[in-house]
Amino acid sequence: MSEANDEHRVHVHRVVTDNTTMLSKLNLCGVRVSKQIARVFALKKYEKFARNCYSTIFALSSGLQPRGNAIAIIRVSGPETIDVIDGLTRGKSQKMLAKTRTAVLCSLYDPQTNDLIDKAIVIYFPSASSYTGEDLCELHVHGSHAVVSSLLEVIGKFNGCRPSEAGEFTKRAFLNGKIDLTEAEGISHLIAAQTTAQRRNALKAVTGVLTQHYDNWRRTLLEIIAYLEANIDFSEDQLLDEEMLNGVVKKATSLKDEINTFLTETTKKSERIIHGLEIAIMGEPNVGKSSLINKLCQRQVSIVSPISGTTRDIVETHLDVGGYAVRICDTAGIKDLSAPLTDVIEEEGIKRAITRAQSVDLIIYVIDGSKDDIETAIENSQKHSQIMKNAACIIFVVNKMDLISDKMVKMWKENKSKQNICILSCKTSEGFEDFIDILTKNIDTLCGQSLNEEAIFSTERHKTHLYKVSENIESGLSHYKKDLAISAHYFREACKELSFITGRISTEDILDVIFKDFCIGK
Ligand SMILES: Nc1nc2c(c(=O)[nH]1)N(C=O)[C@@H](CNc1ccc(C(=O)N[C@@H](CCC(=O)O)C(=O)O)cc1)CN2
Ligand SMILES: Nc1nc2c(ncn2[C@@H]2O[C@H](COP(=O)(O)OP(=O)(O)OP(=O)(O)O)[C@@H](O)[C@H]2O)c(=O)[nH]1
Repeated sequence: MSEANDEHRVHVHRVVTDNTTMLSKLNLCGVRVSKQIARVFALKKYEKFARNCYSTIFALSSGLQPRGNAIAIIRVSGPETIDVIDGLTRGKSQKMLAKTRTAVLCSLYDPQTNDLIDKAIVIYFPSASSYTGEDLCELHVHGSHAVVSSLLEVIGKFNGCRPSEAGEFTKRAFLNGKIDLTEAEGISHLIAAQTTAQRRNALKAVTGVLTQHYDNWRRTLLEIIAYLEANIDFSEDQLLDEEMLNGVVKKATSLKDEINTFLTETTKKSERIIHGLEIAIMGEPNVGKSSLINKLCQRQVSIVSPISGTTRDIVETHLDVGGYAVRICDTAGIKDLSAPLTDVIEEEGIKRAITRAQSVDLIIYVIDGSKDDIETAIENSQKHSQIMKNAACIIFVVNKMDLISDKMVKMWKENKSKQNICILSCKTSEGFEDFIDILTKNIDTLCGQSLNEEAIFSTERHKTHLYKVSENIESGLSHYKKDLAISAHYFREACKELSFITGRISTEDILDVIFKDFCIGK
């Protein structure tokens, strides 16, 4: 969703709520009309033209496999919905009107040829209680290509009906005030969700948890603005209420801190859930990195061989670990970087491994337990610590446990509590379950799901606005001592940016807060 698009929606939303019904109908067809032109269109004599712009949309809302599906759902939304039902059911629309939001078995015909298209389940949602906020009907038909294409063709012949554009049902739901922008974004993420974490994350937006979160921040800003404005108006003949102003500053500072934490930590977690957490498997050559990625993916992603330096390029794959989307890669074994390398391809491989290590969230650092003792292994890994310093988390995996004496295994295990260490064997699978447990726990922390109740869904768009919110609060705070009016201006800007996120803008709310929360006589 582009920035320009959002602003356009906000603009349209505002126009829709501010002006006449006809104007809102004009805006619903997606064209930006100047207020002046809109007013002209709104005149009764142009009603017919306006009605044409305000079309009824239809689309297949369920998917359709090449060999068909058991059931397919076609949705129709807009003012002609009842006419479409009437035409398709040979005048049974009265029955549907009497049974709103109820599944009714109906035969659907082509009104021009009287040809029976299908026996379907039809549900009629009146505008007051539909997904889009317009009259809407769902036609649940047998999911064959023949039924679906015939029906779509027939609906397209009704007056004022046209196929919908991508996301247009949800766009109308937003324009009609059924959902806000974050809820609309949540719906699109919910549809795209492939993992449990992505589903839960998107649901936080769909269920309005996120809206509440932003609304709470907005309310705090409105309170601050109300207090400041009250003091601008009354400070000339009354003493400034220092205590109250200090309270406002405290409130604004803690809000700014909260938003900044949200921006640096919470949004990062949401990004990891949405785009997949990035993991790199690193370590010296021949320690078993490729064996580990293959074991994790349960297929031969990367070549395993006893020859040192087998993996040259980055080998990347996608995984679902404990309900989280993960992008994991195997990298070339890194050697002592101070020693000169003779093989140019291996050198390039190592360079790529290092670059990747600097951008991932989590590094799995593999050690050959049969070769090194604890001290040497840790010493060696520390040589690479500079490379790994950007990763939010490192897990050490001591591999080839099957080759280690019981005494050594005991020593490694005693060391285990001190670091994020797992001991396992890619060959025998011993210790692998514990490793998956530790890996999942670490991913849990990096994605913030341990804080289950926290609203964390966020997108780049939210971040852009939130940075501006934070900047404006900062400016508001730096001005409040010098000039209350300028300070209030910055807080209003912050509030406006926050309103862009949810797609609502209003000044009425500010007045509301003044009269509700502020007592002039005091
Ligand atoms: N058949 C079908 N299944 C579906 C949908 C749908 O549109 N049709 N949905 C589509 O996304 C999802 C469910 N979400 C929905 C959200 C709101 C409304 C709706 O009619 N809202 C009205 C009434 C609310 C109420 O009665 O509580 C409204 O908001 O006014 C319908 C479905 C998933 N399953
Ligand atoms: N005994 C035993 N051998 C293992 C184990 N894991 C890997 N190996 C062997 O160790 C050798 C190297 O394994 P790889 O997975 O190719 O190691 P790598 O770290 O990817 O190697 P490079 O590509 O050189 O960086 C192969 O011969 C594997 O069969 C293990 O748990 N036990």
